[in-house]
Amino acid sequence: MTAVRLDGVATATAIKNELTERIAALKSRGITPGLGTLLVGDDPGSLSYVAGKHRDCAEVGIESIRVDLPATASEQDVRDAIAALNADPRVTGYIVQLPLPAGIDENAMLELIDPAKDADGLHPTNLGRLVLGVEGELSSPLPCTPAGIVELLRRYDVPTSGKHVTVIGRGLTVGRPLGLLLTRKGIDATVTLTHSRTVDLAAEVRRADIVVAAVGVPHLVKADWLKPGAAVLDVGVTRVGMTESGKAKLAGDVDPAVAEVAGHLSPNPGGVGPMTRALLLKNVVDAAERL
Ligand SMILES: Nc1nc2c(c(=O)[nH]1)N[C@@H](CN(C=O)c1ccc(C(=O)N[C@@H](CCC(=O)O)C(=O)O)cc1)CN2
Repeated sequence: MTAVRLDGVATATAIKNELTERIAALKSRGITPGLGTLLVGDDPGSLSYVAGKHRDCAEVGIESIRVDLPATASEQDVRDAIAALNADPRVTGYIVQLPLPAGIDENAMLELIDPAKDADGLHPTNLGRLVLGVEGELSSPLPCTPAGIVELLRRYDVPTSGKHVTVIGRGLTVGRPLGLLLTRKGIDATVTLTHSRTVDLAAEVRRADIVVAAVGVPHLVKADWLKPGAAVLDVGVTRVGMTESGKAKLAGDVDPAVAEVAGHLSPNPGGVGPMTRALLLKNVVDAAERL
């Protein structure tokens, strides 16, 4: 078997095309959506992700406002930058790029974001609405990677209802909210959320119809762990060196041999990452439409 490729680049392009019409409609009402980003420090991955978010905004006609603080910034500097983004009328939605440098309390910073401007769906009010099951197209933003994963499955007609999903990793941006989203009415998956203390990870993966690997361990998920035909979403990424041309060499969480056993497989790069960025744009447009 050679798995069907879950093409995140093509799907993200389709979503961006859909958004341009909504952005034009907003502008005709005098509303220009604007995404703010707050980056603290110089982590190469975060620098590249933030740069990508600004490129995406330019592509679809969303204004973008970039705030960068040095790695030496204090927690008070970060609080001040968040307060300024909350007050900036050009910013209709914004994100605080994670992870923040050691010593800055991430949860405390996320709580300072105005929930109406939370483009990542990571403010406790918006995560709370996910727990409560508040639904509807414009209800509240969903975290971008979980929403991107569900959208990728939906657009490739991979069924979720009654299916068993094993999620590897319980992080804030992927695993934890994804478990909640997949068990929503209408998606209706049964979810096993695994983590570093899970006793027999291979066995948990083997019973899954859909596997989501979001742990940051290169090539952790092996072909012989899989139920033949399972859909596999490779989310985690590790920088494992440099190419001769000076570009970062990336490794996903899924062994390439999985393509011979899986029914569907998202490439990494080119799978869930571009979907994360596209769903961020959607959150920004949704927030501007709520104004
Ligand atoms: N505030 C947030 N911080 C972080 C989030 C998040 O959703 N909100 N998620 C990740 C990083 N992330 C978004 O910020 C992200 C990761 C990957 C990609 C992406 O497009 N990846 C490309 C490869 C890019 C490369 O060459 O490095 C791909 O998969 O094709 C976009 C965004 C942690 N922090």
